[in-house]
Amino acid sequence: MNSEFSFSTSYGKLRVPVYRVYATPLRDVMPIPESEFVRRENILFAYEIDVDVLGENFLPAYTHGDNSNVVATDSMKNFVLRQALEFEGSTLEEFLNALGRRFLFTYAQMERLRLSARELPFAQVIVPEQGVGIFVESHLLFKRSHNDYAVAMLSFERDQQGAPLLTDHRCGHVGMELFKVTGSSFSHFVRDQYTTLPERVDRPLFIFLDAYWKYQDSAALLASDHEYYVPAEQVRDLLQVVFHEFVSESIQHLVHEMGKRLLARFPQLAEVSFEAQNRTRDQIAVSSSDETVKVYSDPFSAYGVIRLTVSRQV
Ligand SMILES: O=c1[nH]c(=O)c2[nH]c(=O)[nH]c2[nH]1
Repeated sequence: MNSEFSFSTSYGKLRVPVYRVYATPLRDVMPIPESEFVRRENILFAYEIDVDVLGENFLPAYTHGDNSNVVATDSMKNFVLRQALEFEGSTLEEFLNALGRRFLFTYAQMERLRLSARELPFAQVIVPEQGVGIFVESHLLFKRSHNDYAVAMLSFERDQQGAPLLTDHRCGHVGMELFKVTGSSFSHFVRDQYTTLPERVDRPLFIFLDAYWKYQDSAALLASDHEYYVPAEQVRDLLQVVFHEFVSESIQHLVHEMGKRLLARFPQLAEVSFEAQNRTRDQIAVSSSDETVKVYSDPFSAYGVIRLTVSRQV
């Protein structure tokens, strides 16, 4: 090893696409008042997986060209795909947990591991049922949806006996783009020679929103009865309902309200966090006969960003 330098490295495979058909359905999740979501059929279980191996014992590959502790990233890709066939659970986090443990069992060369994933969302196509006028969701045909999607990250290391240990997790739902036409304000902010923004007691608020959450105990996240599992669909629906109902003074005010509602609804969560972008459009014209009728257009291309983490007091 070269003593002149210190090193920090990781390597792995990014964006391994996995399309597993007929995974075990997710059933028996607890309903919440803000959402219709109670089950996910998992007919098409589609995710993109990132594998990141961390540690020191593959440093000789960098320093001396010695690959003897290097698991080829091509093999990692094959491993992920094979495990997807074996997988018996029904959530993304259960899949990452099974995958992480199996990687560390299989490869003594891996000290630590971080697995991340993004949902590849597909929607069931609506088709007519036998008979007239009744439409149902197809159980065969799905269309790719370029909508918001679930994400997850699980980190593993080894305990003193070398057995895999889950050390960190983060769940999320990202890429929401929500436009509320009335019922939001932004006023009484600092005014000085740089201020051009008018005070608005009612503005059309368009936000891009990413939300993340952590459980108090990862056992609740991974329990096979899913009694305390928090589905990303319920989080998405709850955030939408808060935005619909709450007349905010700012995006800061809105994400705080969302955080409070999420922690109240899901006592099993320890922390929720948000990244919201302000994508509000500029008002161009107002109808002279009906002042609720307005036209907006794209604003200056820079946008505001508002971040918040809300943690439960311990
Ligand atoms: O909700 C908002 N928060 C801000 O901090 C801000 N700043 C701004 O120009 N518009 C807005 N809107």
